[in-house]
Amino acid sequence: MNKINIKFVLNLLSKNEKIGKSDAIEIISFVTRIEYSEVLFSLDNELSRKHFKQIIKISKSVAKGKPLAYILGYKIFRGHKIIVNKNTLIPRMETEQMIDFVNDFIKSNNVKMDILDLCSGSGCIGISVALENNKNINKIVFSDVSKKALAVTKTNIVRNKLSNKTEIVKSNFLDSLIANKNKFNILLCNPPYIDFNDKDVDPTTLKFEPKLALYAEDNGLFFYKKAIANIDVIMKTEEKTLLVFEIGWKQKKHLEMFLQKELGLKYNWKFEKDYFNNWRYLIIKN
Ligand SMILES: C[S@@+](CC[C@H](N)C(=O)[O-])C[C@H]1O[C@@H](n2cnc3c(N)ncnc32)[C@H](O)[C@@H]1O
Repeated sequence: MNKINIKFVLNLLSKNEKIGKSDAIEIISFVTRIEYSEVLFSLDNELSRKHFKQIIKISKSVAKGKPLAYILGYKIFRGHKIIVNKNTLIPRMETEQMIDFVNDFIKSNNVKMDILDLCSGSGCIGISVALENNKNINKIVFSDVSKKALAVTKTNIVRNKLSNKTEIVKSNFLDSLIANKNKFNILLCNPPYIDFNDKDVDPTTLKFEPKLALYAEDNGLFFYKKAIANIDVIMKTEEKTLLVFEIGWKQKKHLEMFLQKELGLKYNWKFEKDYFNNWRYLIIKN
């Protein structure tokens, strides 16, 4: 076999429209252990036969539709390596933006915060907040109903040496947290929010990702309504509080009606758009 370099492999993979450029770079980085950011500066690097075969094998699985994150066992989220498996949703780019709202809030309130990552899945939200705000955090609680997802959260906590300021609570949404009388300054939640009747769900998501992470009752609004109805119970309302929810892009109007009825003027709330110009976040403050 002739000598094969990274440039040749990138060209080869780019011929398959099912493999995006960032996936191709990620595959090469994974196999060769060259940092992702260094791959495009290493185009002349020669690949061993073994590495070339590995790259082709992974690429074939991606081309068949399997999400790359499940093949590699991780997803890069805000630059942090988050371990995932079939029991956790693959962290999404839209979710990354949630952490910006939190970081701003933490910086503008110079006190140690108690934080809840509710419906934590892989733990990508809470792990990022912990890594990016080391000093201003008292404790982060990760909570999910899925034992298998919480095992992945635990792996991510341990890998990032965050055990001393984190706790894991298995809970059916807020039930155990309320029963334990836990209260927080910040609540972050990307709950399941797809309506059971929604026919537009991405087929790859449906085939590979856990259903438990996707669907919610009440047209997908069940978890937002439950959290909003319990703000006074779960939040430290005598201190500064922040709640950030990721929402489905069609849900703003329905949530607005519910917020007006349920919260009135008691809390400030607003919606923010994601980078793709979709209404994606609900932010509530006291
Ligand atoms: C959309 S995923 C979000 C995962 C992660 N926070 C993220 O942003 O990638 C929703 C998560 O909610 C969890 N979940 C589903 N029903 C739940 C319930 N009744 N109580 C607590 N967690 C639940 C799922 O196991 C899943 O991990």
